[in-house]
Amino acid sequence: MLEIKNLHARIAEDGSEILRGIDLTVKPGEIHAIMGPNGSGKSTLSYILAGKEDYEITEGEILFNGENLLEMEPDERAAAGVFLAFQYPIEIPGVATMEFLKTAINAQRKARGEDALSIPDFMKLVKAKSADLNVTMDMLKRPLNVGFSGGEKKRAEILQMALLEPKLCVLDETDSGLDIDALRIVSEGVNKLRSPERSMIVITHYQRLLDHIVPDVVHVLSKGKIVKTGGKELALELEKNGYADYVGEAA
Ligand SMILES: Nc1ncnc2c1ncn2[C@@H]1O[C@H](COP(=O)(O)OP(=O)(O)OP(=O)(O)O)[C@@H](O)[C@H]1O
Repeated sequence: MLEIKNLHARIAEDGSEILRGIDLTVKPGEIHAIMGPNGSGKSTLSYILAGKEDYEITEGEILFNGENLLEMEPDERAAAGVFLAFQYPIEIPGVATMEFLKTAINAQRKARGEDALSIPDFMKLVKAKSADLNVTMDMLKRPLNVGFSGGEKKRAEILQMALLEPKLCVLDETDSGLDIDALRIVSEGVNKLRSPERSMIVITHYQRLLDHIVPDVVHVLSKGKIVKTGGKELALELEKNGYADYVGEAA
């Protein structure tokens, strides 16, 4: 599904190197958690997967189902099935959430050579998925993310993900800002999307998310490199002991 090989990346504007040789293989159906100290490059990796422009790849490659992801435009990546749930979802004033979702789904369907969903079919789908995620009709009528609380923004991100049914879901700190009930609702929404054909990369600081979304593999990213890989028990160990045992190794 996803193969990242020796990925080095720097910030285009000032040339500072953030990723310093990432190797990561995610097979279909797997959930990989990425943990690591602040500033270690976790969000940078997710932005690079989604195709954000601020970064320059200086070495290495990313293959998505055998295709060179780095040569694809962000919309081509989305059409191919890559979805990033942002750490800080952006506000889009003037575009109702419902309209945004319809446009996003139909753009993907068009890219895949499928017909646009009829309005009744879209409404049926959006109502069912919104109910699962406790997203109200009132939220769907409002401009995307404008005036949404932190938790509402995260639920709206996962609603987009549930509707678009991506092949690779990248969740960047989806748990931040969620209250206890919202964490459970969002995790249930994510777990419903688990399938043998779909992979996920879950970036988080906290073991508690991984109690709900149980990963197959946990990685520690430090100073732009993966310095430790283990099973779900690694997250428990990190929660107990912090990163001190691993962060020195990336220096
Ligand atoms: N566009 C940018 N311009 C300037 N600096 C950037 C940019 N993107 C990332 N950085 C810097 O790169 C480093 C890695 O940032 P990144 O957001 O990837 O870390 P992170 O591991 O996700 O951190 P956190 O856990 O705090 O969210 C940080 O020092 C950050 O300030």
